[in-house]
Amino acid sequence: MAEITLQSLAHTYLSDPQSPQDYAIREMDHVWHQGGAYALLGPSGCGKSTLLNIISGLLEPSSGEVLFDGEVVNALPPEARNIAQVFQFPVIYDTMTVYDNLAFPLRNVKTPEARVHERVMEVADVLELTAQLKRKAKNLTADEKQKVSMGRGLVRDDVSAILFDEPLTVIDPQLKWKLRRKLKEIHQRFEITMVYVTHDQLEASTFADKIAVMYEGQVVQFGTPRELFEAPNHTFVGYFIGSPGMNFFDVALHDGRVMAGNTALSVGEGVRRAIDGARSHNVKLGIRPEFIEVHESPVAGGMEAEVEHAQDLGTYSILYLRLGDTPLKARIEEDQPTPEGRAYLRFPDARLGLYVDEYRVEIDHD
Ligand SMILES: Nc1ncnc2c1ncn2[C@@H]1O[C@H](COP(=O)(O)OP(=O)(O)OP(=O)(O)O)[C@@H](O)[C@H]1O
Repeated sequence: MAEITLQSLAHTYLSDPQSPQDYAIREMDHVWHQGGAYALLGPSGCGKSTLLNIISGLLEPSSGEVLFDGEVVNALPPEARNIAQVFQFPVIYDTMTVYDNLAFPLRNVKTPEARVHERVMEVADVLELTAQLKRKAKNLTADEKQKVSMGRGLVRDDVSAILFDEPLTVIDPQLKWKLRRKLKEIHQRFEITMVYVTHDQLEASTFADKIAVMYEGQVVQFGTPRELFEAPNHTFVGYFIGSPGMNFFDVALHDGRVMAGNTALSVGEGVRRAIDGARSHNVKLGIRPEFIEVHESPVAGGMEAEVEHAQDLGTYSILYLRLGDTPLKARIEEDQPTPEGRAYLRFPDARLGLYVDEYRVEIDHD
């Protein structure tokens, strides 16, 4: 088991990279602590698989170092790194039985048969594969095959870490949920460092204690699901986490007033000061749809907005609004009245985020 440190790590698939865009991994430092349950979350093409393959040794980074417990492992081949990796599609031996498939990684490192049996039975039990142990892998369903593939990743308890690369893609949605819970259970039982790659925020937050959000080859935030929701560090995290994502809009000061387009915003003095202190013209305010206060009639400090339409999602609605030229979404709970035509909005100061060049900056509300 190991702590995995990535130091000044960068990777490009091009032989002559010219700009940061040419890098699948832009220079980064990151630590996965021993025993953590982590998710690596990001959209397609942001560099998740590249990063996993660098950790497991399938890919050599263009620059920087990978350390396991402080030791540089760049020169070590995958088999010497002691990493288990579970891929999107099952990697199993079709002609072997389920039992032999699960036993394979253990027999490969000359584990005594009694111990092999113990571990295979334990993992088969957790993954509910006990009844299938004697069957040939080729006769299994796609779901069962992927469970065997996961079992092969989980069966050794001496590995430095287990890396999962979108392991539930081929799994039926109902079983997906169950397997995620199982993985969490296995993590708690065996305390192995696990890194779980996904582009699905729900999958990430049900599995992981901490999520690394990747965007354009960089980890833009590493935090708990709650931290990512409440204080996204980068506008991308705001958009990507939450449903719908966070509202962002350009702001500027005119005659001392905070303006979004032609509309003066009613915000606190701390927000105004923070905008005044920004050292860029790329300044945005962000607020989650859940945190916009929506009123049917005028209220003190309320900003008048046009209601474009409401989308009823059962237990809540999403209200599509326009504040001057700025489109906004607000979430209305089912017990709350849904305004029609006009609405009056308040942005609680504590719920506003200020983003300069896409990164969050602190607002001093005192
Ligand atoms: N073997 C390769 N050769 C050249 N470019 C590659 C190669 N593999 C990946 N890339 C590029 O590197 C970038 C990162 O890809 P990567 O597969 O790591 O992203 P990802 O986040 O895992 O995406 P996905 O979720 O679609 O698998 C992309 O621009 C991709 O096109």
